[in-house]
Amino acid sequence: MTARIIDGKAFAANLRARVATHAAAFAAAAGRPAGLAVVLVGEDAASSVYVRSKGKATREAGMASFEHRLSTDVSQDDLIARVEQLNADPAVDGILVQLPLPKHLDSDAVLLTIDPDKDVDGFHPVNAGRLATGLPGMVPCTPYGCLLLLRDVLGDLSGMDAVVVGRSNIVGKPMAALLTAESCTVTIAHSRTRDLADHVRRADIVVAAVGRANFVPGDWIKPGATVIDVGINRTDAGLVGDVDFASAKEVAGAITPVPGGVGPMTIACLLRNTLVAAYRRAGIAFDDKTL
Ligand SMILES: NC(=O)C1=CN([C@@H]2O[C@H](COP(=O)(O)OP(=O)(O)OC[C@H]3O[C@@H](n4cnc5c(N)ncnc54)[C@H](OP(=O)(O)O)[C@@H]3O)[C@@H](O)[C@H]2O)C=CC1
Ligand SMILES: Nc1nc(=O)c2c([nH]1)NC[C@@H]1CN(c3ccc(C(=O)N[C@@H](CCC(=O)O)C(=O)O)cc3)C=[N+]21
Repeated sequence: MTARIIDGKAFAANLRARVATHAAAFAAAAGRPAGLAVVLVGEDAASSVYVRSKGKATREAGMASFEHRLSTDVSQDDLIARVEQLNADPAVDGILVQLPLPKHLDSDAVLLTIDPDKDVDGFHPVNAGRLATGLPGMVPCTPYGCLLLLRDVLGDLSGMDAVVVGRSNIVGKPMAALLTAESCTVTIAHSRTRDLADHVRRADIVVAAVGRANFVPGDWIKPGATVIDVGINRTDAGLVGDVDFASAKEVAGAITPVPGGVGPMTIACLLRNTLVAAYRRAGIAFDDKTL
């Protein structure tokens, strides 16, 4: 059996087009476009590429993009002052501080400064708490993008066994919270997990967010399972995921490729969250379940 390859790039393009339609309606109703501010500290090449492509995608969706590039040696106080300025700016609906930050900066303190209602990454503890308790908030883009792909492939997820490998605050934990809310039975695995292969072998849904190239081999995958590969690893062989794609695609029912899987969904969901934030801030009704 050869797996269905989940086309995240095409799904993301479709989502972006739908966001653009709603963004035009928002601009007409509110008298201004929705706006996303991205703060980049330093000159990291990979981060620079992400920030540029986020800006381009934002403008293509009919939203305003505000790029704030700060020098590598910016002080904690100056970075926090910049975030506070964006909190107060009525043209800014969403604020994203590109991670990781240089080592001398305290990213937890910076994330705590972002107004939770403008926190389009969903990284603020208030939004993590809202997600954990089922209140409306901002859901982290990467896990939400994974959920949209899973719903597209599987429909109703209730009762399914899911394993999330990785427990970071930005991917693993919110992914597990979303799958729990979908009534999956969720196992969260991490570096101290015993018998990881056995856990993965029981799963109908596997989400890999480990940060190690080709870490999950095909012989851990239950035949027919749906595999979502969040990993982005730069190797001599190019960009690869956390799942060994060549062996896993022979057993899985469906699998995301890297590139072209989860990555494009992250950016599309960032635009989606910016639009949702804009509608909420403007006090205009919008059914965010349609996106
Ligand atoms: N496609 C996209 O849009 C995005 C992709 N990414 C990519 O996803 C991957 C994960 O990112 P992120 O969550 O931030 O990474 P982190 O490094 O923050 O977390 C990695 C997790 O994997 C666990 N882990 C590490 N080694 C093992 C092991 N041997 N066995 C089991 N678990 C292990 C860690 O466990 P422990 O907690 O015990 O240390 C940790 O919970 C990276 O490749 C990153 O580049 C990230 C964000 C967006
Ligand atoms: N505050 C913050 N929010 C983030 O969401 C955030 C961040 N910081 N720091 C870095 C990670 C990583 N991330 C990715 C986004 C898109 C792709 C993506 O589009 N990837 C393409 C390939 C891109 C390429 O070729 O390099 C793909 O998988 O097809 C990947 C990774 C967002 N992150």
